[in-house]
Amino acid sequence: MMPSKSPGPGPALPWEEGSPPAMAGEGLVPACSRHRRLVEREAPLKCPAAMEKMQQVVGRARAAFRSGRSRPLEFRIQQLKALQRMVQEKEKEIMRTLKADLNKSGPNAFTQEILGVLGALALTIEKLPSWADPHHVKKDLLTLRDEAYISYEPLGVVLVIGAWNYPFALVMQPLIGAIAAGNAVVVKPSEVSENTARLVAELLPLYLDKDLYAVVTGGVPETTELLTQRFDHIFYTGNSNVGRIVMAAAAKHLTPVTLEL
Ligand SMILES: NC(=O)C1=CN([C@@H]2O[C@H](COP(=O)(O)OP(=O)(O)OC[C@H]3O[C@@H](n4cnc5c(N)ncnc54)[C@H](O)[C@@H]3O)[C@@H](O)[C@H]2O)C=CC1
Ligand SMILES: CCCCCCCCCCCCC/C=C/C(=O)O
Repeated sequence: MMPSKSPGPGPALPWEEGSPPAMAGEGLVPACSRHRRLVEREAPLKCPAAMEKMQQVVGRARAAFRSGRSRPLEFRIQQLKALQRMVQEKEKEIMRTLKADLNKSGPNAFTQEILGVLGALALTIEKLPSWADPHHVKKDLLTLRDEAYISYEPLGVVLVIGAWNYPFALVMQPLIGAIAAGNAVVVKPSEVSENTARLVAELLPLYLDKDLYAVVTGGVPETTELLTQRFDHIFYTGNSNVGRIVMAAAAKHLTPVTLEL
């Protein structure tokens, strides 16, 4: 249920504190500033230092994945609970960056970016034990004397690339799924919503395993460099043209992709 505004004096609702009253056009990016940011985007550059940085980030995540510590169900639930605590404790900061980036505030921002993410976390924490359980399957003549079941395995290192319009939810939702499935994750929030991207990069290491779950900030050059690395799955949200770039880069490593276009 969506919370409604309190009728009289009392504790401020999350979106009321520190935010000015709702304005016409709220939640929309001013066309001129978005346009300017797009035009200002740098062209992809080959930079040895950037390449080395991306190799290090992905290498660290892969080494942490290979240590096996992301696999136990208890660890995954503990990390999801830490993420839940992060969203609850840092709700006001998240709301502030949404306001700064997109002029998005009030129940609109709170429902889409905070409640949506908390809802996904609560559902995943509750259901994960049953989702992760091996599923027994019917036997046939060939498997009659066997134990036949489907067991779910993590893929490895997952890259999550987010878009500007739901800058927090669009990286958090895939991150929740990837952690739940026992993967290491590299998160690349959209540089267009730069304040939210910076906040995600600051907060995740304070709450989650730093080696397993990394954040890379930056724009086209950084993402281009990141995409030269081998991932085991790439989850991208954004426009179809960049979707093609992501899919082509993934194809070089035969990496499966999920494209939310
Ligand atoms: N199906 C869904 O659930 C959703 C779909 N969308 C789609 O996404 C659109 C918004 O996305 P964009 O404007 O593309 O967001 P955007 O400009 O933030 O770009 C998305 C990501 O692609 C990266 N990127 C941009 N150019 C790149 C390049 N040349 N090479 C590699 N990476 C690059 C950016 O760094 C960013 O992280 C919406 O209009 C909608 O069509 C958005 C939200 C949800
Ligand atoms: C308990 C309240 C749940 C509300 C869930 C709302 C979750 C919204 C998450 C972001 C949705 C992105 C939609 C995509 C837009 C696009 O295509 O641009």
